[in-house]
Amino acid sequence: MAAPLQVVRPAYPAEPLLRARGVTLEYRTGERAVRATQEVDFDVFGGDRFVLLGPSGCGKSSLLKAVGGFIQPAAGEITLAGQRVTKPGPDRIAVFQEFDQLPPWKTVLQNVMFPLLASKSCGRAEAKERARHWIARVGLDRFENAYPHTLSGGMKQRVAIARALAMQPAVLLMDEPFAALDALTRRTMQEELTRLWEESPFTLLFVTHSIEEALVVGNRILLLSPHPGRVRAELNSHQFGLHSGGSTEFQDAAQRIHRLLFGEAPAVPAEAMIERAAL
Ligand SMILES: Nc1ncnc2c1ncn2[C@@H]1O[C@H](COP(=O)(O)OP(=O)(O)OP(=O)(O)O)[C@@H](O)[C@H]1O
Repeated sequence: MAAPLQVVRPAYPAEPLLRARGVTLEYRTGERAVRATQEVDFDVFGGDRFVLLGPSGCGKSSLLKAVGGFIQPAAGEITLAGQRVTKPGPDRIAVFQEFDQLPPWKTVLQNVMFPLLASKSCGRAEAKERARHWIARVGLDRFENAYPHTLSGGMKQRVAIARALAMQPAVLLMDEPFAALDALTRRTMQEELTRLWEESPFTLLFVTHSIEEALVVGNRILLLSPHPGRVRAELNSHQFGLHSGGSTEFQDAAQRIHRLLFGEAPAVPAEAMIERAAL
């Protein structure tokens, strides 16, 4: 019989690295306020590949922006290593979906070096060394001197990943980084990301609206309800990987998540949903 999707209450001994408590996010435009999320709680531990999963408009990107320090919660708080997040910082680096996130006038090497120099994380010689290391890690060593417009979408995303990891952030933030790629390249990039993590684990906060991608990339998944996003459930997905796609367990888990996200389940507090999910 297929193993049921486990519900997470991991026995982590340590304090979470990243903690969101009661995070309500709002956008104000004139008189109107759009509520993006409602009292969202989650904990991300060091080395987690934590996925925010939910339908379009449920506030996933807004949560990522709040963790990045680009927007402030209307209520609740986010802490990183015990410190309240109030502004952006070099300890949180983001990779976005858009291919134009790389300045086109800089070569691959210059692009990867740039944040290291701009943040004064290190001197020029070390920046160059670190950049070359990470460019090689994403398999682009032959393209150090290439300009972004000469690269494919997947290669540009690799540069963006190298640039982010070269900064050695406490948390790598990824907002649908592979969504604009064709299906085959998307799959390859999921593999590359997993390989990079396996070689030297980092902490990842990853936004997607693809259930399959969440199961492949994540070890823990936070399910958010439709707009405004509330926590529906939190699930453990570490048992799935790149090669689980066709398995019965994977298909069952995907269907179960679909039901949790879009089923008739009434909106109930997260803890209650977690208990339900354990059944
Ligand atoms: N700058 C903004 N000004 C006003 N409202 C915004 C702004 N950004 C997002 N919103 C609103 O906040 C809500 C959440 O948006 P957000 O982009 O965070 O959702 P999402 O889950 O990432 O969606 P998608 O998967 O489509 O990217 C939506 O209703 C959206 O219209």
